[in-house]
Amino acid sequence: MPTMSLTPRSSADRLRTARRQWLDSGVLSDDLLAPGLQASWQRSRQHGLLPDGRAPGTPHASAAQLARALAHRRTLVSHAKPVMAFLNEQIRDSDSIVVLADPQGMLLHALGDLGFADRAARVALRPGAIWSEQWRGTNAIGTALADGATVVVHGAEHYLERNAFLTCAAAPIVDPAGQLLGVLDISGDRRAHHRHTLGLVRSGARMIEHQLFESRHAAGLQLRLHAQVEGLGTVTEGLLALSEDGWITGANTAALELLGLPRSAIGTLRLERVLDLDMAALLAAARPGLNGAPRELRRLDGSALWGRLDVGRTVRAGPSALAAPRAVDIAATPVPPRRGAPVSSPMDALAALDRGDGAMQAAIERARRVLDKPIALLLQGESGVGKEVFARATHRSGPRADRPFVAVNCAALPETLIEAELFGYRAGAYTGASRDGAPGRIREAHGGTLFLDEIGDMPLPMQARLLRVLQERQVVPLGGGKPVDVDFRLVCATHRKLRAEVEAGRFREDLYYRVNGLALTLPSLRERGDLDALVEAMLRELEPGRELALSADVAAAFATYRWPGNIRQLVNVLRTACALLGEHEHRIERSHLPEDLIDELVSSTGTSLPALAVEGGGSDLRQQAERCITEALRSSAGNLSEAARRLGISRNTLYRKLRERGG
Ligand SMILES: Nc1ncnc2c1ncn2[C@@H]1O[C@H](COP(=O)(O)OP(=O)(O)OP(=O)(O)O)[C@@H](O)[C@H]1O
Repeated sequence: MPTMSLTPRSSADRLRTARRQWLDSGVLSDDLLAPGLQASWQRSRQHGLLPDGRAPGTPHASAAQLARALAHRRTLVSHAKPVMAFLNEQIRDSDSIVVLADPQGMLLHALGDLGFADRAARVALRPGAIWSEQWRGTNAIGTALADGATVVVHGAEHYLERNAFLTCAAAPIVDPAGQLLGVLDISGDRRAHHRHTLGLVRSGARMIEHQLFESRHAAGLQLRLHAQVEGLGTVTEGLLALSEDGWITGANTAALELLGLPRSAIGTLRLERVLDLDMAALLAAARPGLNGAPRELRRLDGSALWGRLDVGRTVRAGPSALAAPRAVDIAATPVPPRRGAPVSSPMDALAALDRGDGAMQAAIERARRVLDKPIALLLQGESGVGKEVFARATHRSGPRADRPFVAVNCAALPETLIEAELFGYRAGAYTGASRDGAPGRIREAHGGTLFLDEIGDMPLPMQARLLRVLQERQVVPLGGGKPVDVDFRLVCATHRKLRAEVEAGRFREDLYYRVNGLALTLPSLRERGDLDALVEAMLRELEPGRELALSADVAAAFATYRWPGNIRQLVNVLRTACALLGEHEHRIERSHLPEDLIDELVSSTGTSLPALAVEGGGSDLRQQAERCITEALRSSAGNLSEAARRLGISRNTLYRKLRERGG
């Protein structure tokens, strides 16, 4: 990843002159600032910021928004925290703090020198504040995000004068699939500037990327790379994730740098297009669960580097895996020209949702056709069928993949709040509004995708406002102000029949046509023909490397169950089952299922619990169920409602069970 030197030749004098010129005439002589800094100052001005002014309506996330961002980025945050603590040790007593921000520049976590943290808090260098260039002008976090590069911004290089007491270094953090996840930053008092800080922050970002990679790909095929053999297995190594038929499915920044590859190589290139090796021979020698031996590899230009292939437990055995290559062998096919993110690579997010069901395949195929077109997508389907997951996949597979994906649940907030949340508000626009105002989720989605979940629940007055935004592609914050241009791809979802909502007068017809560029109905789980493959994939994801499976009895019960909660319910059931499995158990039996599901399986299949227990493993389970019922009745002194509650089943079901056993 490139490092941007903003002002290699910057001196206090030159910066002062530049700032004067900038304030007086709004133009800059070329030799005053490094090109990167000049471009960033220009962007800052285009955002309407004045160097000597207070940023207008600088946003600060509400506690709920911060909590949501933390939940959304929990994997990043959990891997970043130990690294941040380590960095904090290195900069102890240096008037500095370590900060983690998300791709929108929202600070997620900060820790460091208490004295400095106080001053930093005064310029809002604290969790919830947003440090994108749009709101704070040139600053290490925002500029690293804008340029996708490691950046130092020192003193008066900051666009806003009130930030000139800071010196900051920031490095982007990228996930194994090449997605920008956030930024790691060290900010301190300008006088405490230390030239090693940039190296420190860059190493910290690499450590986090390494951890993220290991946690995601340990169960699969990983090729470790380093210029020196001793470097293999250290946090400085390059890492590639490979599919069993040789596609590069993941890479860390170090690997991309070692191989001279762009991020777009991930998911679109086979290893043999990068290294001079016989993938088949390499894999044939591999054994699941074993690390390979270091070996010298050659790039296509003949230069050497060291590599080691580690084979995770989920990889099928070597030769047999290779005997069945994927249907398309693209080794001899030229890499398709790429605009933005891959629209049709074999490993993209939409393709990953295809587990073999025809209706899903049709939905994926149709969505793919409009990925790069300004056509609003309307996702319909029962609750829990994966509409949000599908929406995210269209974003990740489309040309806006490296821009924000902003999700708003129209049913989750009261009308007044959702209006502010969506359209933003100016400072003091309404009682309880944050003093600084907020840009609103529509503006946050600028350049990316806006996902409006439960659009069918949007109150009518807001539907009118939304319609205006969609027609004019401009948003006016609550409390007035200048309209701001917005450009986003719209994806909406609803579990209601939107056409029927229109007919009932609860949804505007004109808005219906706007949001319904292409409507796709995702199948309910009971309609899907790929339940087995879905379960298999989910178990692999929940317990990587454990090779879990359903017993024949549970698989049969699952196949006939109605799954009212769809995939959401299935994920929860499997998660519970995994938690109840013993360390050495690999087969999910009825006894590993949550009680209420056993109960529902009984009612939905019309079989009694004892009968199911007999099918499910003999009389043990039946006796156990009988004992549970007796115990619940005893401990609740015969109160049936209380006993049913303790058993986690409905009162009616308990009545029925008692009748069945003649009780
Ligand atoms: N293909 C999938 N593989 C694994 N998990 C999935 C898949 N699709 C959905 N899920 C999981 O199922 C749950 C529900 O998914 P999601 O929120 O996308 O459904 P939804 O249709 O938007 O639901 P609602 O209408 O209630 O908002 C989530 O926990 C999600 O992670």
